[in-house]
Amino acid sequence: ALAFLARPRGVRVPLRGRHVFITGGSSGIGLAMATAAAREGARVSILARNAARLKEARDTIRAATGQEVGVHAADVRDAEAVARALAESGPVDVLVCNHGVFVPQELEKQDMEEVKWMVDINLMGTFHLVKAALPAMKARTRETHLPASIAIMSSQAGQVGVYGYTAYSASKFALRGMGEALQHEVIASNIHVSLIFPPDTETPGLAEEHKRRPELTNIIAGSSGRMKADDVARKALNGIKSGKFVVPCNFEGAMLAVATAGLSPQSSPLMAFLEVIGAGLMRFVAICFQWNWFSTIENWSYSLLPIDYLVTSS
Ligand SMILES: NC(=O)C1=CN([C@@H]2O[C@H](COP(=O)(O)OP(=O)(O)OC[C@H]3O[C@@H](n4cnc5c(N)ncnc54)[C@H](OP(=O)(O)O)[C@@H]3O)[C@@H](O)[C@H]2O)C=CC1
Ligand SMILES: CCCCCCCCCCCCCCCC(=O)[C@@H](N)CO
Repeated sequence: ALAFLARPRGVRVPLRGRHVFITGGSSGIGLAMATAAAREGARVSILARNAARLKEARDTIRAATGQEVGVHAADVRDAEAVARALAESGPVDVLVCNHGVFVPQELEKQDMEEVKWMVDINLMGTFHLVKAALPAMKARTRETHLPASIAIMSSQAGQVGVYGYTAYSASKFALRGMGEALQHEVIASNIHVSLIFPPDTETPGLAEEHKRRPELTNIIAGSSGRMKADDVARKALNGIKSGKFVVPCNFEGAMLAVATAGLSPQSSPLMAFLEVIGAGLMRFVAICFQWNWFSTIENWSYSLLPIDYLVTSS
């Protein structure tokens, strides 16, 4: 029954000879994806703010693959700059919205400026990109009769709320809502949305994040194994090529995908079967993880109470 029911239908999204546009392509996961896509024979464009880092990335990719990469300096918060970059680069076949910022902090201690900054870049920036790229992408799929892709970089913190990530998790959960609705709207144009959910990944961004990350965030995020940017990039590109809606990156990610399947599109009958069968079991595993996290948080806050309070209250 699931083989008949699973929707949207599975596709292959080829990369060779196609235009892949990657935001945040100058660093970390984006740079790894740009390099891998260039190696597969795609025409790659990358966008980020810092022009010097973009040029460095272009040289790195040229050295690794012999391919020339288009670079565009723009801030995703600037809708006009994004539209200009996309117009310059030409119609896109695979749009990878990978740019992102993350500064973990308890909400009570975090400035609202910083909260807005994360939402503006991670969420609104993705809106700007999709709005600007979509008309030409649709025209292109009509012309080439090949499926196209819009890939959005979420995070495992976009599948489960994590201590220290109120703003970041909100921005990454929001991308899922956007992606589910968008898939309905673009399927008739043969455009396939992929949401990618990596765990902690070794990148310049993560090194920066660690300077400020609360210990409880470290502990909870440590429940999922840490990955290398190249491995996340490979998983992401394979997910995009097979038109997968939810793209997990490691074993914990596969469990999270089943636990949070909800009403998301599913083109693979096999995955649909695992979700149906695994739902109850993965809910149980999820409750065990939450038990463990809440125990850790409880012990942590207990250990921070003044000693005289502990003595008198016992
Ligand atoms: N590393 C990790 O542990 C994980 C990362 N992710 C997600 O993966 C994505 C990439 O992360 P990672 O590789 O670690 O990040 P990095 O910090 O290493 O790189 C971020 C990239 O995004 C660009 N960028 C940031 N802000 C903007 C902006 N306003 N406009 C345009 N470009 C921008 C940066 O360039 P510049 O600063 O020059 O603009 C850079 O190219 C993010 O969305 C992140 O949330 C998800 C799970 C885990
Ligand atoms: C059903 C069973 C589930 C079992 C596994 C649960 C593990 C969840 C761990 C959450 C990790 C969040 C890491 C976010 C990384 C990130 O996005 C930052 N580094 C910023 O980039």
